[in-house]
Amino acid sequence: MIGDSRQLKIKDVFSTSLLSCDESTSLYDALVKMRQHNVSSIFVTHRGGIVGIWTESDCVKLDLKHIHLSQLPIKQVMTSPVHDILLDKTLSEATIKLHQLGIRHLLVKDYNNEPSGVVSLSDIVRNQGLDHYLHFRPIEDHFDSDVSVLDSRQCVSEAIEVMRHKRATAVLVYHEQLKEYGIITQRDIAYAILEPHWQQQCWELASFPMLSMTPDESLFDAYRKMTAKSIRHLVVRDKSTSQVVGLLALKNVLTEIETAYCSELENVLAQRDIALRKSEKNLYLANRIIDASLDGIMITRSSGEIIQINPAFSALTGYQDYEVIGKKPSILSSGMHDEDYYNSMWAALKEKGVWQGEICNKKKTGDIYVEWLTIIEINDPYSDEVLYAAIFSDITERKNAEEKIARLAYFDELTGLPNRRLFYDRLSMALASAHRDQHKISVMFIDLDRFKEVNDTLGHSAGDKLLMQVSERIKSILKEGDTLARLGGDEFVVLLTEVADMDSVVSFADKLLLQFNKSFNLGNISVAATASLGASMYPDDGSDSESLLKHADVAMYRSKELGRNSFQMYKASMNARSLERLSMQSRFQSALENGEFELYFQPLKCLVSGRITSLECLLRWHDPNLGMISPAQFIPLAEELGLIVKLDEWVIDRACAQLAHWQKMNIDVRHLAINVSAQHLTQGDLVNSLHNALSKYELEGNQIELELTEGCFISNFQCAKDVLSSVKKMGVSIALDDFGTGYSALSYLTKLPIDILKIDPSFIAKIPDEYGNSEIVSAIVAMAKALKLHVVAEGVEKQEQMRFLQKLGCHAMQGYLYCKPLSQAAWCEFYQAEKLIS
Ligand SMILES: Nc1nc2c(ncn2[C@@H]2O[C@@H]3COP(=O)(O)O[C@H]4[C@@H](O)[C@H](n5cnc6c(=O)[nH]c(N)nc65)O[C@@H]4COP(=O)(O)O[C@H]3[C@H]2O)c(=O)[nH]1
Repeated sequence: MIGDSRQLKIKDVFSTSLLSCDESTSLYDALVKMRQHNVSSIFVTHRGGIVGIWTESDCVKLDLKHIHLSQLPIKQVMTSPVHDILLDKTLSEATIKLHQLGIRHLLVKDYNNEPSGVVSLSDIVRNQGLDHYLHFRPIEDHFDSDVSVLDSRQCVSEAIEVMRHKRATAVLVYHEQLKEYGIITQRDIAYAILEPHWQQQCWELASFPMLSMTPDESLFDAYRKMTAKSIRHLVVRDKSTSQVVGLLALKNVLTEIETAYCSELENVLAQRDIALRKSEKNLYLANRIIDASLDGIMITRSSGEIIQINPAFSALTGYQDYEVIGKKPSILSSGMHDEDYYNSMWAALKEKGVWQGEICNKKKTGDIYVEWLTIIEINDPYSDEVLYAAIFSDITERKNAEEKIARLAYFDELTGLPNRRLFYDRLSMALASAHRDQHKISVMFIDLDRFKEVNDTLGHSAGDKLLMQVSERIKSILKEGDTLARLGGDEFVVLLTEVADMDSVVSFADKLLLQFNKSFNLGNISVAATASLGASMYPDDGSDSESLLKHADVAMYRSKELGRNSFQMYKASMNARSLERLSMQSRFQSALENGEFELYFQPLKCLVSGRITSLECLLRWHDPNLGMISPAQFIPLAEELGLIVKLDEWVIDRACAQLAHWQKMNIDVRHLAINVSAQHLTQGDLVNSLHNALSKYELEGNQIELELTEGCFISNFQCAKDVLSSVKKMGVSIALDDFGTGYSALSYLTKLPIDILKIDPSFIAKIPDEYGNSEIVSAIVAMAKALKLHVVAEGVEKQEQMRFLQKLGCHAMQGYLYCKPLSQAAWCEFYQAEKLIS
């Protein structure tokens, strides 16, 4: 009940009849006024302002024997100061105030702080609907059993005396003859003293007959009876004897209600305090959580006005609280969503009280970001207000990552070209349409020549640059509808969707090869690159994606075999070669054990003395089915299959065995040159292999030369340097093979323990010519001599080349002009013949 009515305000219950008199008014006049207006109190004013109050109950405090009411100014007996309350205060607040001050009346002031009425505790209690408190309470616990009973013939002044003495609000008067009880109350006294002959017999002033009740009856019935009859007292009679045992005053009933009401109110307030403390704690926790949240949080009114944000909001949007509080969330609008978007958001919010989704918003910087937003409707339990909490996180990075993943699924990250998957999709679509419309399409494989060298010598970022530039150049010659894709590494593939015949494919290939005519600028250095191309056509070379790609690949390999930088159209015969290649791979593994490898030897001739300076070991593979296989074919294969170290070790062992054997036969080979693969420097134990072979065949280290290419030093320079230093300590010489084809050889010449420089045959083959190759050779020879290196020219096939090299002062030559690589037996014959000549 209290819960329901405690929100009633003073304005709902107070009495507007505000009776007042000036402080100089005599108590007599004031009492007359009170009686005229039938009220129990009067306010006392001074210069228009209320300064005190006088109530009926103050009447019995008066010593009527010694005072004259008409001469007594009310100012002297009034109670002061007067406590007041504003009319918009609640009954609970008024009750607390009355209780704290121990008074029963409060002056009610209006919004302008002007007196506008009075409210008594009774007014408040009556309006609390607290009747239920009285139901179960019997009169017996609440009536006044110590009531004074006066004889009907006693004087009223005696009654006043008794009341003042006992602080009673009434006394009973008994009439002996009538056997009747009457009552005199404070109010009766207040009005009686106005009369000149008020000192009469009590019975004259008493009211009778009196209503009576028994002690077991309820206070509620007593209260009802009194309010119905507008009386303030009842006599209480014993149920069996009907003897008067006491007096029940309305005041007792009201006090009971007031006490119950106040204690309940205290209870409610205590609970409210607990709830308040709890909610304060919850609020504190909620604010801490909001502040600590990594998600941005914004709380708005239903009008959209922002009332709270958290630090993450500022971090994510760039707006501080003073910049957004009081503003609308539209401050973040990116303008990227139309009205329908927001309408459906609000519809969902209204229906379910929550909305979630992605939304593009704008930061203070103007940057657009994507956020994952949750909006929750919050109904404030203490008001009708609806609030909205927007909780969001910036998912721009996640979105970008998702897009990137989606892109990576179909596009090559480096070049941005379609990847293998997308290419297959496009190829199968192109095939379907070619089949339907009966037209031809072509697939062209593109593989960069010696790309690995660019990567190894110049580093991966240079390799990446080359791939990007190559892709740009090829893209520039594509027609609309054609697709260029990167399948991985240096492998590209083109899908030509509209090819009339083979000639159009060939002319595209020519155009493509032309793109490689100009060198590629890789930052500090510009390099020349070439590509090997192979193409197949639908429907001639295959009717499905797989066979078309396989055949284009076979054709591309054929281009490589034919010397690179060229184009081959697929022919059925190529398949046989590719099968050969496959079988070679499987055959290779067992070739070592089956003794299918053999060492050939090619002598190097001194260009001054004409004598043999050394002998290079060159490996040969005699496959029983395929015949002789060139090392140019199987060495890269052995490297690919991880067999090269094993093969090199076999060569070192055999070469040393051979040298030891010749020594015994008096065949004078001063130096034996052995080729070593780049992988051997980093993966195998070259020093150990050499050491074992030298000691096994009792050879000196200075009888051996190791031939290495630049690639050996690129991948792991320090490791290569350490290995070569150890090798050098054994007395072994180091030759740098194929010099001039690499990219940065010059720096190695000074940093590594190199003794011999072998000029690549490609330079020698073009001597003499008018394009500057002779100058390159001249420069290499001059530089090598300046560095005190031994220079050897490889691939010398012509007399004029030899003469040219002699003139330059090149130390030695190797080539068909002098001698082709020979088998062991053939070399022995050659040696003997040479010996005879010399
Ligand atoms: N056109 C022409 N060619 C000439 C002439 N004179 C010599 N040649 C060839 O030039 C190559 C010289 O060997 P390389 O530069 O070390 O180049 C070698 C070497 O790098 C590698 N190789 C050969 N044997 C071995 C080996 O036992 N182990 C390793 N790791 N690599 C080897 O295979 C490459 C090719 O060897 P081959 O085919 O034997 O080819 C040999 C040789 O037969 C000439 O006047 N004209």
